[in-house]
Amino acid sequence: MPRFAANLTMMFNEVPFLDRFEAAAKAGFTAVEFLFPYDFPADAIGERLRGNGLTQALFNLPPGNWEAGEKGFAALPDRFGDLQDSVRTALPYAQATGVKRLHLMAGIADRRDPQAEAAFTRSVVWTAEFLMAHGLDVVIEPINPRNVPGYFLNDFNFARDLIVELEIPNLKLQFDIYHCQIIHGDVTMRLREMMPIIGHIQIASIPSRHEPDGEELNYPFLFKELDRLGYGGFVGCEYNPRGKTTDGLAWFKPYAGAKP
Ligand SMILES: O=C(O)C(=O)[C@@H](O)CO
Ligand SMILES: [Mg+2]
Repeated sequence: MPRFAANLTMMFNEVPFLDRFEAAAKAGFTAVEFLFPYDFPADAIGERLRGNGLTQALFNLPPGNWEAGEKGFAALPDRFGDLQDSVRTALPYAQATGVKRLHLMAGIADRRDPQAEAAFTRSVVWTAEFLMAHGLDVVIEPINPRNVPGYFLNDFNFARDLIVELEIPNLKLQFDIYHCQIIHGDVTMRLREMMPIIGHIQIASIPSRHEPDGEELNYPFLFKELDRLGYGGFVGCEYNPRGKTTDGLAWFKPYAGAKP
């Protein structure tokens, strides 16, 4: 049975961020993820996790000025220093939460630009090697160009080839099924092929990015497929609830309280 992580950036927005941990636990989640914890003290987040018996599945490294449109630095040749600073900023949050993987965002850059590609490779290698010493994995996530126009990492095959070529044991793929369906389709075959390098999975309905309970994909089939493939990681619920979060959790009822 997949182990679902509530995404606290998108779900349980009915209450302030630090109260979403309790709301997720009450709804039956045993794990959470979110985009960024950096507006809050690391210890406050650690306390909410422990107080509610939750595991932190994932969060992102600092992306730069999100409101101004920055989406990370990894592929930006002149931002390597910012990238290094962002990894050091995240470290105390990783230690306070006990998370085992961090998402390294690529940034807005042209994937056909050899300098951007070289910068991305350099950043991925540096980050993976730095975090390996702290027992952490790094995940990279292809994102569809409709949601984030101009995002460097917009192709699952490119991400797979880089991970396979670099052979760094703590470098893995963040397989967001929502993005995969929009970019390529053929989700099941890609899950089967890429399973050995997948470090985290995320879900949402397509095309509306709501609860995984209808529209373009048959999620109950995909959840069984993840079990069949022996996936032991987390499945992040990175969706915008259609209404009140708890009103949209009928899909989750069979899985509530799942332990690894
Ligand atoms: O947009 C997504 O999909 C994510 O997983 C985010 O972490 C990146 O914005
Ligand atoms: Mg995602």
